[in-house]
Amino acid sequence: MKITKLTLYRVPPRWMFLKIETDEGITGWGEPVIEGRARTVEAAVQELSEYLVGQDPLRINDLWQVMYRGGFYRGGAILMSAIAGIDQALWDIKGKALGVPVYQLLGGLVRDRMKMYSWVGGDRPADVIAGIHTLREIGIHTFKMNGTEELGIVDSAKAVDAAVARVAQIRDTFGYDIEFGLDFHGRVSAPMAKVLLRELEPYRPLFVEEPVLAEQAEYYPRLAAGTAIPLAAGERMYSRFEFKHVFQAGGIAIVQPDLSHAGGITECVKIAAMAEAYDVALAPHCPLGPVALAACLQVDFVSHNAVLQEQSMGIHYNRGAELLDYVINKEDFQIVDGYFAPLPKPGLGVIVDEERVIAASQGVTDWRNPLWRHPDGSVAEW
Ligand SMILES: O=C(O)C(=O)C[C@@H](O)[C@H](O)CO
Ligand SMILES: [Mg+2]
Repeated sequence: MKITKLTLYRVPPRWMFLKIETDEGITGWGEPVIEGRARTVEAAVQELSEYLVGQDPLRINDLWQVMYRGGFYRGGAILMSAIAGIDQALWDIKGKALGVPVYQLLGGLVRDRMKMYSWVGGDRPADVIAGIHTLREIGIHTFKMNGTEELGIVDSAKAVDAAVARVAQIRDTFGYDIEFGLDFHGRVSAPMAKVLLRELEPYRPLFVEEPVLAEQAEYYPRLAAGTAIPLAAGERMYSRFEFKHVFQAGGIAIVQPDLSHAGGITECVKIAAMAEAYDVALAPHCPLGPVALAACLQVDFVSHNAVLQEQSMGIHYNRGAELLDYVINKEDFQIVDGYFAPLPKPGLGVIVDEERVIAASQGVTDWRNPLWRHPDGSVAEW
């Protein structure tokens, strides 16, 4: 079999789908994207295609190494997202060629269903109570929300109290009948993370995500030493070679590699195995589309330490399209009592509505995250 063509579709809300065609008529889909930098990743995929056209798509490991090592420079959000989407599509092709879901190619199921969670509240986490009520009605009991609005490197007790009050209100309303993670989203500096974690401790959130920016990873063990709240990170780390430092230093209880940013299935199953060796849980990051989610689920169902799966249905970023809008086999993505079942179809398990994708890609606008500024005019972490 030979790869014949790569086609990219930027689509609402902020996703990009990759279609890889072969000379035997089998097509694979991937989702190479960095939110807000789709065109940059598009260019990276186009450059990488020079290594791919004419090659055997079933030699995923060799193609991955060629893409990762062949260009001398490596790693980082753009290149690893481009490789990720290509890798997803290659696994999709391989599963379809052999007539089995990807998880069968990775040793088969380690569980019968995979727990998921939903976002509530938006960039400025308001209305979380109403959002939780709504989602509980459809059997979802695990949530994530932004832990705070923008915060100064050193900020006021009042700003801390506002973040804590929202969490206190959730516990007052729902007690421990629900669980939730708090995403600090990189908005919190190390000094303020220490304060916030102390004040949030009594409310026992399931985890605190990105307690500080990934470039401040040396603070993870220091922060972990001061709190019993499990710390989570990983969406802005892009390969085993970044995660290994986190495993060695300790402090992170849950790693959250993004299947569309951290090199794809080939890389993320290795990250998952490394995490297991350090007794670290896996909770793949996935605020993206259905192909990315399908890739996550393929890794979840073969990873003993997978504990939670993020998905973007109803997320505040999805303006103009929803997760299942581009999926033919919507029924396979049904959530039952807060869990996904293994995707039964061959390959990644998602049948992409190509007509819908092509139509949606016409005249698509480029998504950008908001640029936040502090009251003094300096740039704030979004
Ligand atoms: O889902 C999460 O955990 C996030 O932090 C969302 C963030 O990754 C945005 O997708 C960036 O545009
Ligand atoms: Mg996050």
